[in-house]
Amino acid sequence: MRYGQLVMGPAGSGKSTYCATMQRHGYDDKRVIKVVNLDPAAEHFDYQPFLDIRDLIQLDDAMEDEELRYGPNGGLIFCIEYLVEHSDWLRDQLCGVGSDDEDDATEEPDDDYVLFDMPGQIELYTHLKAGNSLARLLESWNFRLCSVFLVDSQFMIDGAKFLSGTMAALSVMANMELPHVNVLSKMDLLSKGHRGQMDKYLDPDPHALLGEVTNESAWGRKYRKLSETIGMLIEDFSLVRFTPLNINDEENVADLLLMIDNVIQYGEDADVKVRDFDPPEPDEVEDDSRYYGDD
Ligand SMILES: Nc1nc2c(ncn2[C@@H]2O[C@H](COP(=O)(O)OP(=O)(O)OP(=O)(O)O)[C@@H](O)[C@H]2O)c(=O)[nH]1
Ligand SMILES: [Mg+2]
Repeated sequence: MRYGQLVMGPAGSGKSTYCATMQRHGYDDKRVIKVVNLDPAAEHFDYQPFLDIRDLIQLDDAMEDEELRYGPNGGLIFCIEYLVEHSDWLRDQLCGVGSDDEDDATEEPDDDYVLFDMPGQIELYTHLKAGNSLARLLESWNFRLCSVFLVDSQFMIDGAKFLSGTMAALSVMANMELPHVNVLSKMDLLSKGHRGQMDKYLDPDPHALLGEVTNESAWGRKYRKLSETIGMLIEDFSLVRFTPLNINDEENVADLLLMIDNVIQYGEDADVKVRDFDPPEPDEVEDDSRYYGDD
């Protein structure tokens, strides 16, 4: 069994920084966390990539191709679709060259742990097939996966933005069909005042938040009922929870990693692990509700 996190989120939300932070944290903990760069447009990241999509295809290939003539955004999507279509390349790199049966996968070390640093093209995860196809491929190679969806905390400090961030997170959950953890990134950049305000977004009362939205604008007034209903849906089904991340706070980083480890049942057999809550039973993994909080 292998373990993986698909690190997703809008452009600039901190995905590559998250991967670098987790890899560094793992290193300090004497734990190997590999990072795969799946962003063909990436120019700079602070981690040592175990694998790089640019060895398969470059964004320029899609943009400069006489026939394709993609712009940067369409080009990125093309690159991920190309990766999925040429999955042999990815499998050979991840699982060892020439391993075309599933038995080979089981020969991997128990604790193979890989973060996939995805591009910031959010439509890949919200409604296009490519993100989902990639997840299914990895699962077929014995990866136990978790979606990690990052949203920049600075965009989550008012009701309207909270609502759209929440809806984006919901789309990703529905489209990826994976256990899912939402992360509010860049907490270190929030002012003290905003940090105080933040608390109510971490355990949100959609009624109160959307009350804010509806007072603000003509749109809000007109669609008050709609906003309230969405709010109730989110609340009643405990659909969306966010976990804050301040990358400068080691304890915060460790807690988040432990939480995701529990979701994918990493280190189940390790007896030294201290847990904050019981890991899910294998047959409960499908029951996503527990990951979003069901109180
Ligand atoms: N202070 C602070 N800056 C951050 C944090 N995370 C990311 N940044 C900064 O935000 C910018 C974007 O971060 P990236 O990690 O490249 O974001 P990304 O989601 O990988 O971006 P794309 O791949 O372009 O979609 C960089 O300047 C980072 O240094 C954080 O937790 N704290
Ligand atoms: Mg990046």
